[in-house]
Amino acid sequence: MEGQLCANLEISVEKPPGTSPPSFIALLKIYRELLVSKIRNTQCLIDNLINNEYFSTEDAEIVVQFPTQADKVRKILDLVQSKGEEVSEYFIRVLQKVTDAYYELQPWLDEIGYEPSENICSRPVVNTDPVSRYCQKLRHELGRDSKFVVSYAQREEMLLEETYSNSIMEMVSFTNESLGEVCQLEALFDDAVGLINEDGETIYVFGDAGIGKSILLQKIQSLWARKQLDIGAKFFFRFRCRMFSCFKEDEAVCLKDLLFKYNCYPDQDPAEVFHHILQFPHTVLFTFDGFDEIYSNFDLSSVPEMCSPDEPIHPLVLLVSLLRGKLLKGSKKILTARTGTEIQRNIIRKKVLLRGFSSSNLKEYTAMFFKDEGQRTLVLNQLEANPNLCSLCSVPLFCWIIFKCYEHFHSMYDSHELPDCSVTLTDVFLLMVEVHLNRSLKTSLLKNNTRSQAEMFKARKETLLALGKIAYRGMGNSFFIFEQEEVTAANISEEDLQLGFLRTVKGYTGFDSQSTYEFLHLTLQSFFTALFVVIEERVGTKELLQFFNECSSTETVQPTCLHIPWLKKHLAGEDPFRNNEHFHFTNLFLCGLLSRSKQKLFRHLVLPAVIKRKRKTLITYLGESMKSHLKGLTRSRLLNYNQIQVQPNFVWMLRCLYETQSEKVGKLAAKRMHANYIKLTYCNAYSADCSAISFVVHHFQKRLALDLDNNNINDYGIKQLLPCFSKLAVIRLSVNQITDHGVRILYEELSKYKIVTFLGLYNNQITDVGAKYVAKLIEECSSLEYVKIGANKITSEGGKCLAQAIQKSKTMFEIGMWGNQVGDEGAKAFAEALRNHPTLTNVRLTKNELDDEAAMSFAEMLKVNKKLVHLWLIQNQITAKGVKYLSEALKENTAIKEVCLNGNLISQEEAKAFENEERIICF
Ligand SMILES: Nc1ncnc2c1ncn2[C@@H]1O[C@H](COP(=O)(O)OP(=O)(O)OP(=O)(O)O)[C@@H](O)[C@H]1O
Repeated sequence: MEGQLCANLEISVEKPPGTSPPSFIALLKIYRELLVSKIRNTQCLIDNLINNEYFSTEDAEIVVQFPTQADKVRKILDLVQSKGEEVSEYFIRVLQKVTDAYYELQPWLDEIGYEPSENICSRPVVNTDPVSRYCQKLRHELGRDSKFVVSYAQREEMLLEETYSNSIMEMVSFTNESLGEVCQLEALFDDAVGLINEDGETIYVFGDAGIGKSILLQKIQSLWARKQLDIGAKFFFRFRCRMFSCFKEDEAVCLKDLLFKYNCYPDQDPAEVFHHILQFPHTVLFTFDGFDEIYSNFDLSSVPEMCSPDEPIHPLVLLVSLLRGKLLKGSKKILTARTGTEIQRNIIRKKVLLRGFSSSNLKEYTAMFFKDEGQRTLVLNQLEANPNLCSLCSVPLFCWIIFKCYEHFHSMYDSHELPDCSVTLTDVFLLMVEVHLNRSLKTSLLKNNTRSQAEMFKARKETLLALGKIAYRGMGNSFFIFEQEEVTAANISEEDLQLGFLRTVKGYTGFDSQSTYEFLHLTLQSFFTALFVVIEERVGTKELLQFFNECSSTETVQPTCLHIPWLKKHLAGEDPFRNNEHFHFTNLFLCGLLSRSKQKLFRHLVLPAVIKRKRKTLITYLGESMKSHLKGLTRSRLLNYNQIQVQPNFVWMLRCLYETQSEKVGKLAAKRMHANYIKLTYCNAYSADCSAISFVVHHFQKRLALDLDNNNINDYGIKQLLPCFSKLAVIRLSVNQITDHGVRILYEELSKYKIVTFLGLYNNQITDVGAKYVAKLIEECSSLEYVKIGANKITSEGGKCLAQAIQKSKTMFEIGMWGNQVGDEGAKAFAEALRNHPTLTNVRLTKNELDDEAAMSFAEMLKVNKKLVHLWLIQNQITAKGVKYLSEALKENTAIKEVCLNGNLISQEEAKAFENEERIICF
């Protein structure tokens, strides 16, 4: 267009200053063909011309008779020009005001420098463009739909704005290494951060059950609807992946219908709106929630990779084509799934990991939830006293349930305390069910001071069974949506529905012809499934253990749970969409519900003999499967240690064992491990899992090494490890969420027993405050040899404390300080500490803002020191001058093997001067 513009401008319409204003008629003549090619929407022009009585209805009728858009524009131009200057100017004014419809002409308007006259400014312009109207409608509907977070029952909804709290969100690499925290949601779409594959188009958000993936999408939707998310998206289409399971194998839908029928339908000219979307895909944002929830028999390998935007085809094919960028290439897409869901790399652009609430997020959420200050303080105090509960609360869903239960009981009884002992997830869900049942009681019954969970469950046994039955049936087939007939067939009454365990869902059948239902949360369906298996007397051994078998059988075939058939060929007969996390949850609840402590609760629901039989079967099974699971683990023989390296599924095993609350089971697990070094790295363990770890580990008789590197453990998790510290000789907690508070607990505990030799705290959130606790530990604990505290937030102050403590230590062998900011002052202190150190051999001060002064201090130290072997000063600001000091010093030192200086301010040319000193490594 620009070329055309320039050519046209040569026939200048601008008049010299002082002469009469430009002729708009002339402008329309000169740019006639440009206008004809760029104006796609004539209706808006006609509407406005009629509104202002520039056009009569006959004029409009004449225009409409022309078959093509171009001819319509030509006719409008003819009519407008024939009506004179004012109408011609108004025509241009409409093009200027309705930017949405005529955005392609905005550069032209700039070029001609159009400024409306006073008279024309007073003339109203209304945007009747179907695309703009659709965008407005979409914003309105999405804004309305994202306003509330659906809670217990539809009648009690929470405003998203008063609920949503920030949580930990990290961009990660393909191998899940952190690439930095996401502080603003716009960053999700910003290529400057976290981009791992420029050919991929999908932003993949993942995290555990209830961690907040859906609510994050809701937040994004709400911000977009309020124009508070500046990412250039004009259209927003949201889908829940479980919807795709609702289509029959032979169903076919075209892209237009998928977009409009399942989201928001254009009131005018759907074809034009769709055409616009096809033309400008980069203005479209899709969200696909819960990829792990798709279940379908549809065979994707039978369809071609490419599909046309106009042709009806199975919706799963459309989904896949959109994700792969085969349809609407360039559109923005966010896909969520639970951790462990395998998505092939080539569709991923960025990976975002949700880690739940940090301790400060939890405080913010508590403040939001409990508006009353007194109540808030009470809850915070109770939480503080119960780290077990706090660690459960790092998962927002569990936190919400716990708070809701507290709120409910507090309002019903004069006071209510959060549980003060260990709480299992089964306890939390039982409490939730009780609250739902409790809420249905008539108000007159409400105010009393006693409550009996057992009574409540007994009174509603039939309801629980009915809900359990439908949950169980769905779970077996990975169905999470239920048709009205299924609900009726399961004997779920209207009154049962009112309890709010099931909620109605819209939008799965296109035009909402019939009600469909789903459980409030998938974990609740897992819970009801387990409840059914426990209280239905006819359930035999096979059914009882059915979901354990599901988990183990898929694992043997495909350890990563779900794989995507359209991207990787799958084995014949295997369900391609199967993710077994909901089975894991079912098993976990089964262990909890069959635990001895729940005996009382079930006494009135099932015959005690039946429960006993089921418990026995379960415990025997756990014992057996534990044995085979432990046998299959990788074992290594290390100096002083027998190491086992576990897989993420081991955490599920520990969780199940913990839910049983049986000391006998915990003890057996400890015994069967036949190891004293447990490597639980990259297992996606979160803080509450530390309760389960302690549950087993505290049974160990002797000293033990526990490696929890690369998990999601915060300070509350550290508190949960309290029963283990007396045994721990090696404790590795690198790449977790530990702050100074957690380090303080570590100091207090580890200094009591003084057996720790290795402390790994690399890549956490430790500042100088935490560094001081580590320093105290080094001073007080003569057993300590290795400390890894790199990639934290330690400055010269913390650096100095650590160095001084090391100076006093007679055992320290290695200190890792990579990626802190100790600077030259800190470096000086380290040099001083090293001068005559009897044991310290490895020092890593990579990336610590050190310059030549630091190099000089180390050079002086090296002249005296006789023990240091490796000194890493990589990626600092040391110049050739500093290197010279160091190389001179090495003449007097035979102990040291290497001084690594890669990534400093030394050129290849300068490095040649030190070529003879092989121990100086510059490149
Ligand atoms: N950031 C948050 N702020 C406030 N509440 C939250 C937040 N994240 C989650 N919640 C609470 O937890 C509930 C469950 O969250 P959500 O459904 O988003 O989890 P999810 O990760 O999608 O789980 P799943 O994988 O099981 O579907 C929400 O309804 C809300 O009450």
